[in-house]
Amino acid sequence: MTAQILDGKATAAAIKSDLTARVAALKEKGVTPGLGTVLVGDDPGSHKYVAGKHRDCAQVGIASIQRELPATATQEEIEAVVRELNEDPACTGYIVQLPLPRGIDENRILELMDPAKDADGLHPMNLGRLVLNEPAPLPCTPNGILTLLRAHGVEIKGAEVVVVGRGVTIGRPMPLLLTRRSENATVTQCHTGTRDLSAHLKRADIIVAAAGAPHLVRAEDVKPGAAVLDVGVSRNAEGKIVGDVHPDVNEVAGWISPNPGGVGPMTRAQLLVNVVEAAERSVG
Ligand SMILES: Nc1nc2c(c(=O)[nH]1)N[C@@H](CN(C=O)c1ccc(C(=O)N[C@@H](CCC(=O)O)C(=O)O)cc1)CN2
Repeated sequence: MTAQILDGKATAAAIKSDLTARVAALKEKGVTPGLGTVLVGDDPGSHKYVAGKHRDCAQVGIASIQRELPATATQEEIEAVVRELNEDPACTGYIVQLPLPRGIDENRILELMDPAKDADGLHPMNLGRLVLNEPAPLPCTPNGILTLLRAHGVEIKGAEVVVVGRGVTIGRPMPLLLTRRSENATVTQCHTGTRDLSAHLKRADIIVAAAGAPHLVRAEDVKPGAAVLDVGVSRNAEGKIVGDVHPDVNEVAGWISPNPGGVGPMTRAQLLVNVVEAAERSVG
């Protein structure tokens, strides 16, 4: 068996095409959505991701507001930029690119953001709303994964899902989305402290591998026909992406997300969705 591809590039392109029309309609009402980004330091990956976000904005007609600080920026300097974007009427929503350099209190920065402008859905108030089942901007990668599965007709309802990872952008929020009544999946969350990861993986209909551990998920761990989402981004000596999923999984899985070309483009598309929805809310 060779797995079918969960094509993030094509699915993201369809979302962006829909958003282009919605942005045009907003502009006719005098509203131009604007995405702000706060990028601190020299991490090449972060620079690439933020550049991609602004390229996407240009494609759909969203205005870009870019703030860059050096790796030596202090907590106070970053907080000043966050306060500025909170007040900027041209900025519909913004993100602080993570991770921030060592020594910066990331949670304090996230808490300082205006929750109404939180385009990542990572403000504690918005994560709390997700826990309470209240409307909120949804974290981009987990929501992108759900959209990707739905777009390819993968059954989520009743599925046994194993999420590997417990980071704030994916691992923590992913089970919250999957266990909403609208999804009704059953979720097991695994992490570096899980005793027998293989035993959990073998039972999964859907695997979300977001541990950042190269080739952690092996073919022998995967139930034939399962859907496998590779979210891990490690780099080899040549700088090429090495995912959390071993290439041999292609021969066992029913569905697989390529990496690159799977979850990454969906993360970016969902960010645009959050910005456009915030702008639409502002006009009622
Ligand atoms: N504030 C945030 N920080 C981070 C998030 C996030 O959602 N919000 N997620 C990740 C990084 N990320 C978005 O910021 C991101 C990662 C990957 C991609 C992407 O399009 N990847 C491409 C490959 C690009 C390459 O070659 O390196 C793909 O998968 O096809 C977009 C966004 C951590 N930080």
